[in-house]
Amino acid sequence: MGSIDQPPFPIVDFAKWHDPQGKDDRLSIAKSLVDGCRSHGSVYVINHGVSQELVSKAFDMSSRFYHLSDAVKEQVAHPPGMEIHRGWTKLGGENASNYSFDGLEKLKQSAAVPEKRECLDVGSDERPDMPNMWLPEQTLPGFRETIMDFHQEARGVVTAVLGALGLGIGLRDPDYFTNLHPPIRNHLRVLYSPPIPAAELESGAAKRMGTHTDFSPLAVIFQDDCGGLQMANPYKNDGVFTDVTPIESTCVLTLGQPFERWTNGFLKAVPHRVAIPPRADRFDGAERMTRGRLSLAYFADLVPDTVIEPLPECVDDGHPRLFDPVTIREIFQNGYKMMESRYGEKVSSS
Ligand SMILES: O=C(O)CCC(=O)C(=O)O
Ligand SMILES: [Fe+2]
Repeated sequence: MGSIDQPPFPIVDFAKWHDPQGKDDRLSIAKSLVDGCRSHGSVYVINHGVSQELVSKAFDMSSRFYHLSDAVKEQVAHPPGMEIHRGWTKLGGENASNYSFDGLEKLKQSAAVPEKRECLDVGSDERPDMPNMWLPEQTLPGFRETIMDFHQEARGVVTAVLGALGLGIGLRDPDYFTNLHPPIRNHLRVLYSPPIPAAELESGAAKRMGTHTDFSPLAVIFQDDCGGLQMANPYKNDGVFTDVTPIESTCVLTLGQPFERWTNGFLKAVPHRVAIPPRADRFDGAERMTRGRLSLAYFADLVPDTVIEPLPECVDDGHPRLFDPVTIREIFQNGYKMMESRYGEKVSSS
């Protein structure tokens, strides 16, 4: 675990966000959030409101799920295509790469490297149009309840962060982002990269998650203590990735493409990937296996027809409009199309 004293990204404390007397506190939280995103591309959030007990339980249950046989997990397999974005995607079944600092050829090459990870997509239980897929309760007692408890609790984190972003940017209606994101659209990805021969990752024959920026506006990522998540500072554009070292009791933000459009480039989508973890997690000796890694990535999403365009507060003579209006549906569809034409395989949702 990383140290809270020397974090690689700023840590923003949300403890006082919910204090009814805390108007000044809210403003200072919002400012630290926006300043941190602008200086480093992302921040950790502490006192985010999800109890550590629930986070641990969700990791424990997720680990049990992923240790079931593929034949069992097949019962909740993600249907082909993206119409129903729920269920389990097997090892190597999707590819998140959509970004490269070194041009299209490098992107194609890295996209051709299989992602050795599995995923379970879970949404709100109030979405009859997109029902969740669950194993019979007796197969994994308590799994559904724990994952849905986590889904429910994580709602508060994205709601608070969306509110703080609106306030920190100085929107006339600071609740604009919060009100635009219906919580029933929130989406949890339970991600697992199993142990793998270290040499496979070191040689580049396999990867965990390719470099990408998210299509969804915002995600909060809870990671176990393995490590490997890295981010590049989008304001520097130098291709340097920094380890997002796991720090206990925190989650970390990723701002996606819509935030760059809304804020006319004031905030930026952060390029990130899951790379080979630090040496300690690759193990020496004959086995040379890299430890498995679990993460819980929780996304705030929008109704597909939502139009995204630079907000008036972010456009003036010094900051001319950089983006045309586009719906979130188009952001996803154009992203998938671009990726599928390059790789011809199922791509990641985020
Ligand atoms: O597993 C992680 O830490 C990153 C997940 C992620 O970036 C995504 O699902 O878009
Ligand atoms: Fe992502």
